[in-house]
Amino acid sequence: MALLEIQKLTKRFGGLVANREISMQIDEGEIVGLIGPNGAGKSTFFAMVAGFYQPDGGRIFFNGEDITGRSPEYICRKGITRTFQIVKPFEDMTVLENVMVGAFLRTASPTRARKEAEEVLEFTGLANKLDWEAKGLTIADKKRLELARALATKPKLLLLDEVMAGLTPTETLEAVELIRQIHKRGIALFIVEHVMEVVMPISHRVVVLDGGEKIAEGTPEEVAKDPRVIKSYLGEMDHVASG
Ligand SMILES: Nc1ncnc2c1ncn2[C@@H]1O[C@H](COP(=O)(O)OP(=O)(O)OP(=O)(O)O)[C@@H](O)[C@H]1O
Repeated sequence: MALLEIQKLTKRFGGLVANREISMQIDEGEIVGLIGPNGAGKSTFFAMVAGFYQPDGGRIFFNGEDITGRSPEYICRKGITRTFQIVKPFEDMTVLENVMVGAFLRTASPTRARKEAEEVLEFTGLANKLDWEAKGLTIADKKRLELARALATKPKLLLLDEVMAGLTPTETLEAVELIRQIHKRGIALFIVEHVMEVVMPISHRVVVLDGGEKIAEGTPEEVAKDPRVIKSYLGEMDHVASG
């Protein structure tokens, strides 16, 4: 049985079909990349899996349970946690407090939550900034904090929405290494990335969206050779070059 099984997921915004009958699955411990040009529907798809948007059609199963239309809190408690493309720490709280918020999903004990938060902060390389206010962190550290807070909820599946966006090449390499370490902890990862070069080397499998539809799926090597994928990305590169 797949960890996450998605059947024909559809989302409309008025007349626009942002996701059209997208099916896919993620197995336990797998790293799956979700790529596609701007407006392809990646964030919308994520938002439905995490319970932030209600689908207009289709079903989502997690560990065999139908979680379609459930609240983000319910889905998080079941073991799916997402990060946001635009990082959203509690700016006036300390780094430690931010991560304790995640840990409180699984424990009511402040002592326990603190211990777990400290462990996660050690793992994510933020242990020396425990008492910093979140607003004082660099973008790269805010992204680490976002990851730490998500990890503190003890997910089985982590949805990462463009965690590398806005990072320098060195910070990107560090983020990739952190993702590898997260995977080693047995957590499955579903990664949205705009930049193909980042997601291809770490993903076991890649799903490609374009215009709200799934246009390809396979190993990174298979997908990179797919004519439809090349075409959609060439269009994107023209766009980037001209923009
Ligand atoms: N809340 C919304 N209301 C109306 N239209 C929306 C909404 N969210 C997304 N859309 C539209 O749905 C389409 C898919 O958007 P989405 O953000 O899912 O794409 P994306 O692949 O994540 O893009 P990007 O790489 O730019 O983040 C776009 O045409 C977008 O304008």
